Amino acid sequence: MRGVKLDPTVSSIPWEPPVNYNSRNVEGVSGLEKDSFMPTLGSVFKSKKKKDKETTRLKDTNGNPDTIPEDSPVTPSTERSLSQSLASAPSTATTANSQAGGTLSHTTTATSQTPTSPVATTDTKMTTPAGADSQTTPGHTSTESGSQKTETVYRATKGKYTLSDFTFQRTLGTGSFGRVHLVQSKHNLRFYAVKVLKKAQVVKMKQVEHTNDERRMLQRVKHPFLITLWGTFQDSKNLYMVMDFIEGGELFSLLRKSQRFPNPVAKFYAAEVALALDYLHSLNIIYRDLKPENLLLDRHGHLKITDFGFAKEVPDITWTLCGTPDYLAPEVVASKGYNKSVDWWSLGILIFEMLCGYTPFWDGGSPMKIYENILRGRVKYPAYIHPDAMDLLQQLITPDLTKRLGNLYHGSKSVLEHPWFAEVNWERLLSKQIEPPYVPPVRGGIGDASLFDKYPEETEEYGKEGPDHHGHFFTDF
Ligand SMILES: Nc1ncnc2c1ncn2[C@@H]1O[C@H](COP(=O)(O)OP(=O)(O)OP(=O)(O)O)[C@@H](O)[C@H]1O
Repeated sequence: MRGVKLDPTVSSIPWEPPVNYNSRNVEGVSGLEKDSFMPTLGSVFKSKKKKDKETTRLKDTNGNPDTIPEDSPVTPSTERSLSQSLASAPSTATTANSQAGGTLSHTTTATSQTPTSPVATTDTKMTTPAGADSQTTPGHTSTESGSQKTETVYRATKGKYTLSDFTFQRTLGTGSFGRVHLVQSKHNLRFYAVKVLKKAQVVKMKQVEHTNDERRMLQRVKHPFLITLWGTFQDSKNLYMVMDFIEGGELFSLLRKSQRFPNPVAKFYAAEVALALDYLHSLNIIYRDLKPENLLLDRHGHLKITDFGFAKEVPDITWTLCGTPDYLAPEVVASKGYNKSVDWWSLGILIFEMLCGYTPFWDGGSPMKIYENILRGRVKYPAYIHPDAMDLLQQLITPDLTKRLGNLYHGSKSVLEHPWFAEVNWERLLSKQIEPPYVPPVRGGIGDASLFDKYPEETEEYGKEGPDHHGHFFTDF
């Protein structure tokens, strides 16, 4: 049972009583087949990805109060400084405004791990570091996207490490087929996150293609707001993916603590996500699993998108039914062919959720209810949503693909140039020169995982020798 740690003071604020809200991830294929309008062809879901993430979702029934709780980690007091900072350079002042354990709107000087290969310095087999500092292969390509020059990078990831390169520590999160561990490199003593997937489980859940896609997509991407994959390896039972450890926890936890974000705070996170989507789409990659659970905060408060389990290279259209019910676009629900436009729909859902504290089509019922609501397409916008934000949301959360922003002639440019984002200086944002609205209270220096929930640890030892029945499915690891 995963419990989001709610701030103990939250209950004293004037909000609707918490509604018990379970994870919005789908139950798996069988859950979908129950409903006649749901397609079964090609339905591939990870089984309830965070099924044990029992959490509290605040649903507005009579209109939410316009106030953000004072004890929220992102209070309205940050609004002015943030909207100023979205356009300008961060001040060098470091006036700590610490609330609810986090530090708001100040320039951080925290020392942080710069991206470094786990065995870059001492291990000769790793003299070419992967990830953010990696070199591109001679065959790389460049394209201009909405606001960014993108490069297709192909990093070598296969078999780069072994289990003995790392000391495994606690679990940071669990998924349908495995878990993510905090690990320490025995070579440079830095901390990383290693995703461990059980091969048998991946095969059983028919996720071989998605898992190989995840590795391949992560291998290709290189962007400030996307997680870096350093390398992969496998043993007889498990697959391992070595990533940067992102210390600040999930945006999901921050949002639940805050209930909802002030307009400029939501705008900051939405803008970083929009840049990441713009980049992915320039590589013809659809992400397909946008939601606050997959957005991690680095120690400075910038976003990193993780979990590329549904990311796929799709030059034109695809039909695979996958994602998370609340975030599915109607064309996915209706089993039509779809393209990158589904990510822009999901961005709309994400912005709505950040501004309101709940998703627009959720009604406390089953995923089927959510699908019905999505297909019905009626969205109730609370009065406190800024008019510009509402205009953007109406153009993102539209079933009409000829009208959906991001899917029109100018592509992602039309999203980035929308009036809600008017004050965003995209170049500065991309180079992380805009100060984030919230600095996670990462204590204890590097390797501090206190912002992550606790999980029961794996009981089965990693690296055991034995027959490898599934290795042939994962030859690229
Ligand atoms: N690089 C990272 N740094 C810190 N924590 C991470 C990192 N990657 C993942 N996590 C944590 O682990 C959790 C599970 O990761 P992820 O969603 O990638 O796993 P998964 O097995 O693909 O799950 P699912 O079945 O939901 O797809 C995340 O929600 C996050 O809390």
